Amino acid sequence: MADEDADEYKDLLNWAASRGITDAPFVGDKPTSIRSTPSLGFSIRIATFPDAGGRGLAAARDLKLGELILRVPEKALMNGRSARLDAELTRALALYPSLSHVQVLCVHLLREIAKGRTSERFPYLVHLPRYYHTASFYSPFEAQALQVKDAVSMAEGVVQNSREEWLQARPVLEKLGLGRRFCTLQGWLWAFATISSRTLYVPWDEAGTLCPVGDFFNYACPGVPYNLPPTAQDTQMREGDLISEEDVDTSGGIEIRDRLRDGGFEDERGEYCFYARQDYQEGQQVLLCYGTYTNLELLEHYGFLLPFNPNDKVHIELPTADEFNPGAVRPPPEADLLMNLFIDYEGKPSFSLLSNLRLRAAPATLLKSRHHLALAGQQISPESDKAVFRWLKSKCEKMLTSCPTSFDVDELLLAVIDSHPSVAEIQKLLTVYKEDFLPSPTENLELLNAPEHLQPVILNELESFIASAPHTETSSTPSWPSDLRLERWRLAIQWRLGYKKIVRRSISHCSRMLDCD
Ligand SMILES: C[S@@+](CC[C@H](N)C(=O)[O-])C[C@H]1O[C@@H](n2cnc3c(N)ncnc32)[C@H](O)[C@@H]1O
Repeated sequence: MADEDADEYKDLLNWAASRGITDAPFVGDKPTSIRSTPSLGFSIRIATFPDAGGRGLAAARDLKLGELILRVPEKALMNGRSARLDAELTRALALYPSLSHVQVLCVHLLREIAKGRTSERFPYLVHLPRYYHTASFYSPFEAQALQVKDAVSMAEGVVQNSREEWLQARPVLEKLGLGRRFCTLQGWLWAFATISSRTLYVPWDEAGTLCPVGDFFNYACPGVPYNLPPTAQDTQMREGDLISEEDVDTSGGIEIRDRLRDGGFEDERGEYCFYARQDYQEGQQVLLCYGTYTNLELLEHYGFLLPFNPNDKVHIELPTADEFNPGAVRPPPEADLLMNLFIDYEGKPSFSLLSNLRLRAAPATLLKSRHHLALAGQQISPESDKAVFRWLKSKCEKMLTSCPTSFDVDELLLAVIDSHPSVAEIQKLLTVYKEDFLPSPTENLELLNAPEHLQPVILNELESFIASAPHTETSSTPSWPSDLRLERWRLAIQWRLGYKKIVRRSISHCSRMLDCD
């Protein structure tokens, strides 16, 4: 952890103090000393955590679970209500009543940004990230790099939807007379990603609210202790890691209302209040649980992945009705049993998946008298359970072989990207490789040292990446937009590797179930 340069955030902290944002606790019904400046430093402070979200908030002292650690008054928030305080914006929006809450908040944000220093929120806005890796920024190449059909469709769908939403909102942006660059698709995507990755739930606005300083909290997923190092988390599955019933999102989709659980808007105080979700020692990063997300959902909405995410899962399509017992007549499964068909982070089938497979695998002669067992999570017969795990194992093996690259290739690609972290360096590596130059001793050799049969596949993807970035410079000049594409491609590879890890765990789980009698 490194404390942020106090000067860099001086304006923000002064502005925050002037808006009543404070990390001082309440005593009884009254706030403790009202300080005009600074707004932070009693409970939390801004710091950088390179391995866990970058800029975030650190405990400024030892904090206890449940302690109130930050309060942000309504007048500092940015949402549909604050948009309505702007008469010109309200008049313009009234002409386009079909715009969604998210579109309204995007317009509100772009209008404020376009005001530059004259915006009264400038000290906050200037510290918003300049770029994001959320799915709406994915190019066709980056979407394809996810490899798995559902994931590719997700990315392509988000890109398509954001474009349509921009086209619908563009007339308002133009009517408001915002400068040209605030009316572009790129500008819109930036605003949309800001809202997707930074808003917190409020009951009166489906888009949520931007919450200065409160949006500096990085994410921890439910049920995972903060202190466990990521490497241990990834390899060690402990009893305490099992996902509790209440953590499982059964809605099948992510609602903005699920975003934040460790705080909320408190009407009686008229403030957004944040509470410590565990004890923290001074200096430790203070994290928030925005909700329960798979890694694909984190990538889509927030543009990052967790190395250890017990809420991650892989969807499994059920076999056709005839696949186990051709011709057997069986009752159609109940609708709610057809939801939540997945293998979990540990590689185990979900309750619904296992029940469905058991109902399909059992011989028709046993079904009538024993189908209640499958609905209660029990096997119908040892033989039909064997058929279930044989089917699931073979399904998972096919899922792996249907991916364009293997687990090993993905790992090697990540190693190549890590040692060549810019587009220019990857181009140089390809030149060295293709022209058979002797690499210099400092040249990293993941590609050259990779098993020979894997090299063409690695090379092919590296070349496709370079070809997909048409504006890539051939010089060694660092290229900002291209290097962002590299980071997004890296995330896509990391995601598909995580997917393959779960599928591999499922194969091992099935083998164990088939081995035990
Ligand atoms: C609400 S903001 C948190 C503050 C943010 N780091 C900043 O600098 O403003 C959410 C974003 O922070 C990053 N983030 C949050 N939690 C993270 C984590 N556990 N690991 C990696 N990135 C994280 C992601 O980029 C995410 O979109």
